[in-house]
Amino acid sequence: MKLRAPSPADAAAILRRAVRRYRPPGAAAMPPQAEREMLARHDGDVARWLPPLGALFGALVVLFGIWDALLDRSHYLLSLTLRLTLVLAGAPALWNTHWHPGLRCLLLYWSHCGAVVLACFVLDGGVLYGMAGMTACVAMAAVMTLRPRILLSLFSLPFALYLALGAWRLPPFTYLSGLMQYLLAMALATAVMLIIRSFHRRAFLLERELLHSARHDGLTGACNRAYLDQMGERELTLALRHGRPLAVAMLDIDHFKRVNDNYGHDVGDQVLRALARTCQDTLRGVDHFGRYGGEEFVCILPETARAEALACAERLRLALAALAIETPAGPLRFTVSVGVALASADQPGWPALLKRADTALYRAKNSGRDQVALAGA
Ligand SMILES: Nc1nc2c(ncn2[C@@H]2O[C@H](COP(=O)(O)OP(=O)(O)OP(=O)(O)O)[C@@H](O)[C@H]2O)c(=O)[nH]1
Repeated sequence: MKLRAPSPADAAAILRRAVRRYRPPGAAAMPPQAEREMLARHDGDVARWLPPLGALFGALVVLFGIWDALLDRSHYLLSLTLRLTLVLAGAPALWNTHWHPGLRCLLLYWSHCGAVVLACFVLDGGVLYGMAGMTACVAMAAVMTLRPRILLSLFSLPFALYLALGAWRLPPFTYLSGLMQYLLAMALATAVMLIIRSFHRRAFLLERELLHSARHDGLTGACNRAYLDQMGERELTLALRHGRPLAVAMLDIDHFKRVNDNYGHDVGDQVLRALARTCQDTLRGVDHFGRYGGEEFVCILPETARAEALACAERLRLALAALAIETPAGPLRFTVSVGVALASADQPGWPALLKRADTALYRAKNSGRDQVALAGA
């Protein structure tokens, strides 16, 4: 087999993959959606600090420029022009918090790259000054974005610039020491970013888990009563405000006590889990489904008028009647009764809507169970 040396592109890809996949020991794996949410929240938190940081950055660069010009008047005009260019390019990048974080970092960074080139021609040892500014930008980008990819992208052309311009303008020892300092700063910035990222991930996952258990029922995984009430209030307010239809279906298992008594509570729990799974699979993504009490479940159906609500309730009833739960005593089938109520401006309020669905449910029970009843029909 022929071995081939990896190209610079291969090496960069390997490095990128390693950084992206790096997870400190003990850190939990994170689904991509959660990762995006975490980064968006981080961006929002950071964005609050950027305008004052932008102002400080601009003020410092100008102040140091004036200080420099006072110390050495020979090239003060060039030095001030250089610094003003930096402020004009860098400060807006920090100030405009609605810009994408990657764009802000790149703008800040590439304005410093320009500074390296300019400084190289204007000042003796200017490459080193430019490098110091770029190192500060890398550190800032690391904390600002928490994205390894952006950090790595900053380590491309500027580094090559330093290698070329430094070799041309700097004495060998200064050149090598500057190079070492830059590499060290890059490694430190990467390490700090990975550490902060791992803290963020842990806190984010923990918060998500807590929020999930506060909103969901432990047995079935469906929404719990508190969360359903919250969703119901919200959907009802929206529906009435925009004159859109909204329906609520309340389901109750028929003779569930017998299931428990005849097969045991474990099988009863199995029935509740199967019911929740089937309802969630049958309903649309925009609907809300949850467990309201022992064997009572509620579906909130936004944008659903009378005919569709009845069809949906009937579909649920049939899907559940077709289920067969495997038990040691053979397959177990069960039925549900459903009460449906439609939102109405005459009787506003989530509790009133739920009460009407409950009354319809009891009418379905009293009429022989295994059927759908509509409130007020
Ligand atoms: N296995 C299990 N059973 C539960 C749970 N929560 C409530 N139950 C049972 O659900 C049954 C509810 O019984 P009832 O209110 O008499 O209703 P039913 O037997 O379904 O009768 P109808 O609703 O009138 O058709 C009780 O036996 C409760 O113990 C649970 O989490 N797991």
